[in-house]
This record gives sequence, C-alpha cells and structure tokens, in this order.
Amino acid sequence: MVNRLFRRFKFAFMGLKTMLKKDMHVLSHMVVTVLVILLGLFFSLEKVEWLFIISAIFAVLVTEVMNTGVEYTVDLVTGDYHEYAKAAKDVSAAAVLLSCIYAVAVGLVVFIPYIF
Ligand SMILES: Nc1ncnc2c1ncn2[C@@H]1O[C@H](COP(=O)(O)OP(=O)(O)OP(=O)(O)O)[C@@H](O)[C@H]1O
Repeated sequence: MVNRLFRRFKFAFMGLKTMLKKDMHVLSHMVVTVLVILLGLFFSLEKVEWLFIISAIFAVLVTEVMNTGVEYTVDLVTGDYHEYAKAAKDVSAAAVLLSCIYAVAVGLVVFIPYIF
C-alpha cells in the first residue's frame, strides 16, 4: 500500500521533471509565481486573497502540465499533419490560455487596490 503510493509519487515527480525539460514555459510561470508571492508578502494580503492567488497559480500550472501531456500523446499517435491532431493541441492550448486569463483577472482584482 505505502509502496504503491510511493511509486505513484515517484512517477508524478518524474512527470514534473519531464515537464521542466520539455516545456520552458513552466520556468517563466515559476518566475512569475515567485514575483507574485513576494508582492503578496509585501502587501500582507488577506487570507481570502491568498486563496485566490494560490488557486490561480495552480490553475495555470495544472493546465500547462495537462497541455504537455496532450502534446506528448498527439505526437505519439501521429507525426503527420492531421486535422484532429491540430484540434487536440489547439484546444489543449486554449485551456492554458483560459487559466492565464483567470490568473491575470485574479491578479488585477487583488493587487490593483494595493497599488493605487
Ligand atoms: N500533427 C499535427 N497536425 C496538425 N497540426 C499540428 C500537429 N502538431 C502540431 N500542430 C499545430 O502546431 C501547433 C504547435 O504545436 P507544437 O507541438 O509545436 O506545440 P507548441 O504549442 O509549440 O508547444 P510547446 O512549445 O510547448 O512544445 C499546435 O497548436 C497545432 O496547431
């Protein structure tokens, strides 16, 4: 039981490592995440504000990870141009875009009152 749990964590961490190697976007997300956390500490955000910031950070990271998974799967299935391959990758990228819009909206709502 503990062994199985440990194996699942191990594979999940291998996934994160693969992600960092394949997708440099994740590094830019990490940099923005650190900056946002520092800004949050500087303004001493309220608990609810932190919850929204954390949800936005994870929304972007999770969609990026899923997007990379879809890209790998599509590339495994076909190296040729295919309308469905394009649709799968574009729709998956759209999920990242939506999560980024959510993150920007949360950032603006939380930080604008502190800045102005
Ligand atoms: N096999 C394919 N058939 C049709 N269109 C494809 C195919 N592979 C990629 N595309 C198109 O090219 C775009 C870019 O695909 P790619 O695999 O290079 O991902 P990416 O967005 O550059 O991701 P990353 O930079 O994270 O690797 C896709 O969004 C899709 O529109």
